[in-house]
Amino acid sequence: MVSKEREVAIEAVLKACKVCQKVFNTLVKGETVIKADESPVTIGDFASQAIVSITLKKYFPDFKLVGEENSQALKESESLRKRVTGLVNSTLETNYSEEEIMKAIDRGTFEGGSTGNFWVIDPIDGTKGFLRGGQYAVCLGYTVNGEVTLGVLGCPNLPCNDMDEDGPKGCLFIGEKGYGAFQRNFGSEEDIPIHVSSIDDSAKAKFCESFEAGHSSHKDSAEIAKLLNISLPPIRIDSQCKYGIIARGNAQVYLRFPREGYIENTWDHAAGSLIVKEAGGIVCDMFGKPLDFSQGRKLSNNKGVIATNGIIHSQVMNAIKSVFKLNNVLLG
Ligand SMILES: Nc1ncnc2c1ncn2[C@@H]1O[C@H](COP(=O)(O)O)[C@@H](OP(=O)(O)O)[C@H]1O
Ligand SMILES: [Mg+2]
Repeated sequence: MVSKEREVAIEAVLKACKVCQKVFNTLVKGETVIKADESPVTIGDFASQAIVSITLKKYFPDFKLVGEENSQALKESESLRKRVTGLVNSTLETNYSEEEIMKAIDRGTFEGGSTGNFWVIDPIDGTKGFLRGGQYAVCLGYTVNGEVTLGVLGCPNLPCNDMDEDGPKGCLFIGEKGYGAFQRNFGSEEDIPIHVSSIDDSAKAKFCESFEAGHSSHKDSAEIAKLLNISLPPIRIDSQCKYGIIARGNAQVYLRFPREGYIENTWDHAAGSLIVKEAGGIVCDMFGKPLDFSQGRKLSNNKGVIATNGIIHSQVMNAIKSVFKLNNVLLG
């Protein structure tokens, strides 16, 4: 059974990916002088969130949305407002006013929580990767009573086949609670079932982590990898594409150890974590607690994120425990 939410989420994410690619091709590549408040990523973020919001509204007029962006910067800058409005209209072939675009973006100010149904959008996750021409993702989740039940990731720059940089790029990952996980390549209508890797020997495993050392301690993950006898170098890529590559078996472990005090945003993990779970993997925080999406806009009950293929999960958690004990971090 395919839910209406799933088809709408796919439509919204594909259209948002289209605007992100347009922004990259015309602005990141083409623009040499960029005003600080009008960076391509800012323009892309707003246009992507507006497109997702407009698409959701078309099918679910009363939808609620937890989104990364709000329209404040557009209210303050006429030229930013004009550029975002122009981009949205040219991508959707519509004629929305600036006010309608800002209203669509501001649907994303919902606080989330533990009751009711709402969507969660990260319009461009991996903004740094986007600007580098590397990996980024449009990430849309759907939450029912504090639990993610649907996740769609749009990954325009991710190789479709394994990590083959020379082959076709651009794919969606789709996960729906109880129905498994799938990959759909851009331009195709076929949903290919995906599953986590069956590797059971941690020495043969590959792990992935943030490209940005500021987002996750590369030092701690290197120590953990050493304890697990992982010899292959880490796959360092931006965004929730990491969840996608765990879900389809290109890597077995995703480690995320942010600096002390950092609390993750729900939109950075909602869609991806469900896709890994539906592909047969396990996702939790560094203490082994499930990610708790019922706490509003932040994962305030969690610290760090670990995703594995499930089979080597306890080995990974044991290695994490011993490394953080060695480093005198209090484990719960
Ligand atoms: N100090 C920090 N520690 C952990 N994550 C951070 C961070 N600063 C920003 N982030 C989040 O990390 C996300 C990118 O994740 P990754 O490192 O896996 O690519 C960013 O999403 P955006 O790019 O949407 O802002 C941002 O929300
Ligand atoms: Mg993000």
